[in-house]
Parts: sequence; C-alpha cells; structure tokens
Amino acid sequence: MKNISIIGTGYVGLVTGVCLAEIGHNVTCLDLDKKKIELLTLGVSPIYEPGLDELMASNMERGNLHFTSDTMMALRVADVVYIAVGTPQQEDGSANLSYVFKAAQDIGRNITRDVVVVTKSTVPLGTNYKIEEVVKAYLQGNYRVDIVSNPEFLREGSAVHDSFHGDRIVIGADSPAAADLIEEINQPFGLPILKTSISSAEMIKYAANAFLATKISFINEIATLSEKVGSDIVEVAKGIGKDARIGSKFLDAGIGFGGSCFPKDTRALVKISEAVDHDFRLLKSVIEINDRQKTALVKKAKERFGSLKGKRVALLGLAFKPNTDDMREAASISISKRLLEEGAEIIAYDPIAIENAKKVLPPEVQFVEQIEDAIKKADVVFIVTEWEEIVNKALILSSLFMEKPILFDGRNCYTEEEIKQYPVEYIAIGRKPIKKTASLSAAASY
Ligand SMILES: NC(=O)c1ccc[n+]([C@@H]2O[C@H](COP(=O)([O-])OP(=O)(O)OC[C@H]3O[C@@H](n4cnc5c(N)ncnc54)[C@H](O)[C@@H]3O)[C@@H](O)[C@H]2O)c1
Ligand SMILES: O=c1ccn([C@@H]2O[C@H](COP(=O)(O)OP(=O)(O)O[C@H]3O[C@H](CO)[C@@H](O)[C@H](O)[C@H]3O)[C@@H](O)[C@H]2O)c(=O)[nH]1
Repeated sequence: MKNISIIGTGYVGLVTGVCLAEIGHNVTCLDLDKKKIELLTLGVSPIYEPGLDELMASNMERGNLHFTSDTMMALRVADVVYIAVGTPQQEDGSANLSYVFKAAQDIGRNITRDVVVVTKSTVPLGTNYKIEEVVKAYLQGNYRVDIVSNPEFLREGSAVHDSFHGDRIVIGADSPAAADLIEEINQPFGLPILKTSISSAEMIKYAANAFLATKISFINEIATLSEKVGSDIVEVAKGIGKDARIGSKFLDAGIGFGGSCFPKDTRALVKISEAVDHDFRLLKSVIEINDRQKTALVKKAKERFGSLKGKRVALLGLAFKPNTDDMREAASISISKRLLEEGAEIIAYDPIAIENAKKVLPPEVQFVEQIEDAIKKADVVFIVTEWEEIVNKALILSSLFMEKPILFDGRNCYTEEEIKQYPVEYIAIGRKPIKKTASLSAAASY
C-alpha cells in the first residue's frame, strides 16, 4: 500500500483516485474547488459516471479514500503525487499548461520526503521535463524527485470499467526505480504494462487520440460519399471492420466527435507539430471534417424543408456521448446555434445532462424533463446523442405523437428493419433516406 495524493479531482483525478483506493492504496484527492471537495466529502460525486458512486462510498467507508482542499495536508506525507489537473485548449489551439505548472509548484513547496511525480494530465512533448524543473525549483528541502508520464486512456461513461479492463497502462520514465514503483502500484489492475521513455509516453497519448479521431473522420467522409453514390455506411463499416487490420471499433459514422479530449488534443497536436516545423495536414483535415460533420443534420433538414424558420426541433441527447453529463464540445452546442440562426425553435431533452446543458446552450433553448414532451411539441426530431432511452423511444414516439413524423438520426441508431416497422420519414448519416408519410394514431395507447 502506498500513500498517493492526486492533484485535481476532475474526471481523471477522481476516477483514478477511487480506482487506486479500490486496489488497496491510501489515496488523498486534492482540489482547489472547495464546493467540489465539500460534495465529495459528503460522498456525492460531482460527475455522472456509472459505477463510480458505489466504489467511492465503499472506499470512503474503508478509510482509504480522502478528499481535501488543503494543499499542504494533501502533499505532506505522499510517497507518490499524481498530477491530474486540466490542460484545456487555449485560443490558438495549444494546451494551457498553467494548471500543470501551478500543481508542480505546489508539489515542490509542500513535499517533506522523496517523491515520484506521476503526470496523468495530457501534456505536450517535453512538458514532463519542465514539470521536473518546476518541482525542483520550489523544493524546500533536499528531496529526490522522479517524474513519470502515465497517460490516461479512460473513456467517459465507462471510466470505471476502463480502469479495470483497459488495453494497457503506459509508464514513461527515465528512472527505472520510479518506473518499477508505478508498475508495482498498478499491478493489481492486472492490465498489460508498457514501459517507455517519457517522450514516447507523451506521444502515445496524443497519437492514440489523433488516430481514433482520424478513424471517425475517415468513416464520416466515406459516409458523405456513400450518400452521393447510394451505398449504406452501416454496411460499409461492417464490411471493412471485419478486416482485422482495420478493426470494427470507432467506425460509427455520425455527427462527429466531441468531448473533453479529441477536439482539444487533435488541435494541440497540430500546434505541437507546428512548433517543430511540421505541417500535420492529415490531422488538420480530420479536424476540418469534424467541424463540418457537427452540423450535418441541420444541413440535411434545410435541404428537406427549404427553410427551418419556425420549425420546432426536438433535440434528443445533449451530452457529448451517452452515459455522461459532460457537455464539453458536445455536438448539441453547434447544432443549437445553427438551428437558432436558421430561425428554428429548440426543445431539448437529455436523460442526465440537462443541468449542465443549461449552462452552455443558448438561452433560447427550451428544456423538457421527459422525452415524450419534446417529441409531442416537435415538427422535427433530431437524435444527437444515442442514450439507450432515446434509441428505445425516439422512433416509436415520433410515429405516435407527430402529425408528420420525421426523424433526423445523427448516430445511425436503427437498422433498416426497425425503421420499416414505423411510419416515420427517416434521414440518417451515410444512408439512403426512407420516406414515409402515413402516421399512427395510437398515441393514446402509449
Ligand atoms: N476527461 C477525460 O475523459 C480524460 C481522459 C484522459 C485524459 N484526460 C486528461 O486528464 C486531464 C484532466 O482532465 P479532466 O477532464 O479530469 O479535467 P477537469 O477539468 O474535469 O478537472 C481538473 C480539476 O483540477 C482542479 N485543479 C486545477 N489546478 C489545481 C491545483 N493546483 N490543485 C488542486 N486542484 C486543481 C480543478 O479545480 C478541476 O476540478 C487533462 O489533461 C485531460 O486531457 C482526460
Ligand atoms: O465510432 C465512433 C466512436 C466515437 N465517436 C464520437 O467520438 C467522441 C469521443 O468518444 P469516446 O472516445 O468514446 O469518448 P471519450 O470519453 O472522449 O474518450 C476518448 O478521449 C479520452 C480522453 O483523452 C481517452 O482517454 C479515450 O481513450 C478516448 O476514447 C464522442 O463524441 C463519440 O460520439 C464517433 O463519432 N464514432
């Protein structure tokens, strides 16, 4: 058992802290946000993440998971300090490292013994060496400091599962002893461990995200082409995915990637490339394609109706993906803005993310608490995020409640067989539109 302190109790810090406690370490999670810490101390998670609350509660009860906003208390007796603060995008696209360097200063000022500093935050090439310099510059005693780059690969919505079932743990270090210590700490997760240099670990994180983003933009380009030539992207993705060299994952065409990582990390990698005089044209195209893709549903609706002025659009699914309440770079944001520009009205629904959505969607957007209320009021339905509830209900409710049911599906949620069962006009991504005009009058029986 090690005494581990984690700086930054956001998504990554909290999930990492809870999971390290679960495998037996004594973990203290530190955050400067006092409200967050107050909630956490009461056992309330500030984020929605399946399985997290239960693990948090049991580890707090066992006494090996603590929360504090007192930097000195958190860092004084730590053997290992994880940095898990945000590295948000700056205006020029590069990563903002001010939180990371502030955390490094805090470590230098407050440690009272030798420590290994582990960087979980996604940071540009060379940052770990700068972190080491900053920590050492602020040391108050003659302590040994080693740096380890240990990038995080969890996905929101399945973060706890990913921590215990991920594909690998990457440990980048110059000091073999520090690498061994972090390996020992992570051993109980039972995942393959890959030891690398610090620079390779930093690059692995950006390269992984850039590659996955590329896969998505690639399939979205094939989807656009499929629409023009009459092929079906779902069949095409299945067909190419069967090739083990390609793989079937991350081939879901739709309205593009959002979230707290792909958009910012692809832009940051373009800036990292520019700094060493490399024009990463492929990645720039990936970003450009994604920007276009986000508003593909609005374009399709405009083509279908001519004008969207006065049309009431049910926007179903607001979070950037299902099973999270995270609204960072969610497609619903770009779509709402475009719809309002076109003069449409928006009735928005999400099973979990409504409170967060209210903070970032334009004030004109109306929110409803039930999916039924969104669809009943709508002329047009947009599926933006494929929550299970939305997939289960959108097609049937549109056919029951709408006079002229028309559904624009940004996530290709249904098979052709499913669509055929309902009298709904259906327009998706990379597939042939299905036109139907009949309506069911069975709303009362729902
Ligand atoms: N969110 C993800 O799914 C994910 C996955 C993999 C990697 N990452 C990377 O992990 C890092 C963290 O991402 P996140 O989404 O968890 O961030 P976040 O913005 O949700 O949380 C960061 C937290 O750090 C706190 N903080 C900042 N400076 C601090 C300091 N000096 N002391 C104490 N607390 C401090 C903030 O108050 C905030 O609560 C980023 O670099 C991100 O790219 C994120
Ligand atoms: O075939 C696909 C797969 C995903 N997406 C979209 O891509 C975005 C990101 O999805 P996902 O990767 O599942 O979620 P994140 O939580 O953002 O996780 C990514 O970003 C994290 C932060 O760096 C990494 O740790 C993870 O490994 C990486 O998958 C979402 O908008 C999805 O809708 C698609 O459009 N098509």
